Amino acid sequence: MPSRLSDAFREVPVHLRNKDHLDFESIREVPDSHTWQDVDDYPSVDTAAVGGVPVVDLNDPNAMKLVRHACETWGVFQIVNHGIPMTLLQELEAQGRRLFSLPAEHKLKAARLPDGISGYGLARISSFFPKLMWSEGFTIVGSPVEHARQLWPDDYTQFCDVIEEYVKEMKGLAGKLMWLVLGGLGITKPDLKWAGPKGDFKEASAGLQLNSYPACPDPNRTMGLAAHTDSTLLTILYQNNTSGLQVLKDGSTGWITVPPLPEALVVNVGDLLHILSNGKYPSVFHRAVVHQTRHRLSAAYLYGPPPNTQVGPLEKLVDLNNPPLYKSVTWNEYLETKAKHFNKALGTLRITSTT
Ligand SMILES: C=C1C[C@]23C[C@@]1(O)CC[C@H]2[C@@]12CCC[C@@](C)(C(=O)O1)[C@H]2[C@@H]3C(=O)O
Ligand SMILES: O=C(O)CCC(=O)C(=O)O
Ligand SMILES: [Fe+2]
Repeated sequence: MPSRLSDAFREVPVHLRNKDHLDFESIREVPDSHTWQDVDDYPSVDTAAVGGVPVVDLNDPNAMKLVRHACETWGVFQIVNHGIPMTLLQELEAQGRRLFSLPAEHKLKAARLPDGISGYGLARISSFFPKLMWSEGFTIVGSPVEHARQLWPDDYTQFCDVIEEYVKEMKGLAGKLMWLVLGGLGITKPDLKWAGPKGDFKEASAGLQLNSYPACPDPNRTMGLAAHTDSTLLTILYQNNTSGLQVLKDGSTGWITVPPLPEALVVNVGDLLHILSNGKYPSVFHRAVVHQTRHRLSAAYLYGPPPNTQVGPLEKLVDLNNPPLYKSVTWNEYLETKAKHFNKALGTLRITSTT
């Protein structure tokens, strides 16, 4: 019988006593609650046939062109020479391991509240699926201190220091990436007021999602994180050396693995960039599958516009021949739409042509 957390809930507030939190460490077989029928909804694609997800060297003088091409055709690419120190990536991974290896009942002390954003919990998209996913997550929006204190009352600063440094570095990188991505569309600093007077996206909003995918006795019958697009402008993903991230390329027939490359980061186009680009850049469908013997960790830096900023198709990209395809929306409004309609959220903002 798979072991569940029943005894551990004694210390946990009533609203957090969720029997769906599996103790992945001790489980030896996939329970029915986590058994998926349709993992192979599309076949896996041999990357040799499609060329694989593009890798862009940010020091390449042609980086902008390469990024544009990657955004138009894939909605995802990997970057190298991004300037994020390897030591910081390793420290982030170490803190992720430290967090997820805590006993299950201990992690639940920092559980995300039912109407909260930050904290430990199941994938929030779980409610859209009949079966649960083989993963745990920890979401950080704003300061990590409160939740870190719940996890490590006497030693929460090392976690917070690493997160703070990582988020600072990611913010700088995301700003640079935004100009590469927008530059490819012919957009310059005066075209985007909300990038701020210096064009440094100082007021941008962001979150960090740490994901843990424990080794799974039957990886072909369960799902790490089900297929979705991110609601962001951009997502910058660090994955450890275990593969699992897969993407659907527009027009391709199946799941394509994004191989972990040492020192590379993955960049996804999110739904808000799809809207901003008036549909020129697709937001990429992606999912995470799990491994039989290896524990996979990832960290998604979720980057969006400043609070209350309306994001709609950029004026420069709209004319009589190119009417706006989407209504404008703030990130918060879009997150609410996403929480209701999930993968149909973009469609609800689509402007239908009357001609
Ligand atoms: C800012 C956010 C984007 C996100 C919802 C959230 O409030 C925090 C977690 C993010 C995440 C990470 C995993 C996939 C995803 C779809 C989810 O369920 O939670 C994204 C959300 C998103 O991009 O819509
Ligand atoms: O773990 C991964 O590779 C994907 C994570 C992801 O898609 C997310 O956090 O939004
Ligand atoms: Fe994602």
